[in-house]
Amino acid sequence: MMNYSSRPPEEPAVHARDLTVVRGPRTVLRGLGFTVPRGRITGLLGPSGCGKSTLMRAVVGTQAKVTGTLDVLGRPAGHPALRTRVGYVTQAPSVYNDLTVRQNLDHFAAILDPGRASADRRHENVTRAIADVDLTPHADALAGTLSGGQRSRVSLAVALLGTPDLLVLDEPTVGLDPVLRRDLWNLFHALAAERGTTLLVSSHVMDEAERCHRLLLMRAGRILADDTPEALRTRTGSDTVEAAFLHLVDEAAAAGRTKESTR
Ligand SMILES: Nc1ncnc2c1ncn2[C@@H]1O[C@H](COP(=O)(O)OP(=O)(O)OP(=O)(O)O)[C@@H](O)[C@H]1O
Repeated sequence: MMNYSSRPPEEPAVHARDLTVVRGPRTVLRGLGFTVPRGRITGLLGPSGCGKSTLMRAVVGTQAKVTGTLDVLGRPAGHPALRTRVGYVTQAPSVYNDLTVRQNLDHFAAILDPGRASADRRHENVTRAIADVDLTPHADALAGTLSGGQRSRVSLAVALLGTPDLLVLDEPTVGLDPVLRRDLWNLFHALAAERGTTLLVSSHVMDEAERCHRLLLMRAGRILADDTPEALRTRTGSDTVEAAFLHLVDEAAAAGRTKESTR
């Protein structure tokens, strides 16, 4: 039997080859190949509808009709052993409005780590997760009375409860003011640097790309680029990742036209 724990540390957190996903009548992801390095922040960027959420759902194992290879932390995506090792925050905050922040966290902590014997550890984990997302002053407030941004941070705290090795965050900064956005990005960097957490973070705001160690740029179900922000800017002769993205889009469109005209 393969011993996953003895694998070299440089093995990527996520490895995809020829990854294809069909949703309804449409092929939403087409033959993608990419890796997500461990302990780094990888940004998944692209316009609305390009397939970011679908890719994330495939990585966490909740997406149907996935073909090709998709390995996560050395196991096939969705493997039961990954349940406590992968944290996932969707775009819709999943919190109970009629419970306080702490009660929400207590509830999920009891599912993750049940039993009386773990009560002290659960309490510590809940207190830490609330502090991680800067909600300590609101720990006893009903979730229903919080702002949208605060509620999404409760969801993030739930994902942090199990100290996951891989954190998959679907547009975590949507609707947040600039100060909260900066604070969240600081938290992401602290998680990567201090806990070695791998983060896969989607966004359609290109200035957030500059805050990532690596980028997967997507368009229409395909990966346009898999590189560092700096390498992308240099390769395309652009000042910003946004300009680099537009350059790559134009390049792909021109290549598509050439293919058509030589048929
Ligand atoms: N159940 C479904 N049946 C058919 N097509 C779907 C279904 N769900 C999503 N799609 C299509 O799949 C494509 C990718 O959707 P996805 O939600 O992954 O995009 P996204 O990049 O995350 O978009 P956004 O940034 O707006 O959240 C879209 O074009 C969408 O219309």
